[in-house]
Amino acid sequence: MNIPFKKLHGAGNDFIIIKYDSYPYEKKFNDLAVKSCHRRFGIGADGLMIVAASKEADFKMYYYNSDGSRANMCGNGIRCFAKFVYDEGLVKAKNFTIETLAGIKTVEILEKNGSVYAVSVNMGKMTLEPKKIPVKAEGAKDFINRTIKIEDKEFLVSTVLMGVPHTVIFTDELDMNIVKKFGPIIEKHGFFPEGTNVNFAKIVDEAHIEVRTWERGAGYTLACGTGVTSVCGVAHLLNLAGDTLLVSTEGGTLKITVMENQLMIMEGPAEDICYGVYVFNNIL
Ligand SMILES: N[C@@H](CCC[C@H](N)C(=O)O)C(=O)O
Repeated sequence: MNIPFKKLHGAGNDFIIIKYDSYPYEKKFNDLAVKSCHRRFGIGADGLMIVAASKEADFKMYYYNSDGSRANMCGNGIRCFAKFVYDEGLVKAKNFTIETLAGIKTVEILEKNGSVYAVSVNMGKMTLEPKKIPVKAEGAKDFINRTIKIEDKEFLVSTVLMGVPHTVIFTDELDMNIVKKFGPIIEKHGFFPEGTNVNFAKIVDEAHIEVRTWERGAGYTLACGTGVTSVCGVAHLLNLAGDTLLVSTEGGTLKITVMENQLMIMEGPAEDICYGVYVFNNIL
């Protein structure tokens, strides 16, 4: 089957985007994600998004990780999704809404000299309630500053829901050996019945944080939008950082603003990589 696609990235977090009409088989989207995201046998990407019609918003976004699991939300992905629908002429306005499994998000296209240079997204509020995240924390009102022991190492973790579950670990030094060794172990730790994304964060100063994320369902990625937003939310909550933050990831910089009402606004890049036709066969 021949499926037209575009590939975009947001700070190095890369995505394949297709229209629902090109492949209207919802039950098989996870299979399509596994195969098309494969970096040897497919196009290669961290995730797959499908653009569909919505009854409640201007568009509906389906998001799948490269391992085929569906996720409620993707911060870098939604910016790429917004640029895609705008560039394709599917929407004329620069402000519009996108339905996700984490609710309806409002996006704004930021354009200079006729081309999109960034997208701003109202990410909503972070949720601390253990049941909603979900995280096992009997009777507790949150899962902030808890200790997880793995082998001989202890991690001080805070877990929140920013559309998807995120665990934040502040550290003085970002060590990729630690990220890649303990990220996958914490992702599947018994505390988290649906798994968790894992963010290691170094506070540079109150306006600047560096983050490395191990993503649930995709492994280490060059940036994670919901992850960066969660890190800023937790840093703000613990009085470790201010309201306006620049966050460096390996793939680029995102700007996060924590509003007075605790809503979080994320601004960051969305860039085209290529477009073409994916020749989808079912052999991997
Ligand atoms: N890359 C994303 C998050 C994608 C979903 C995540 N891996 C999950 O399963 O929770 C982002 O930019 O937010």
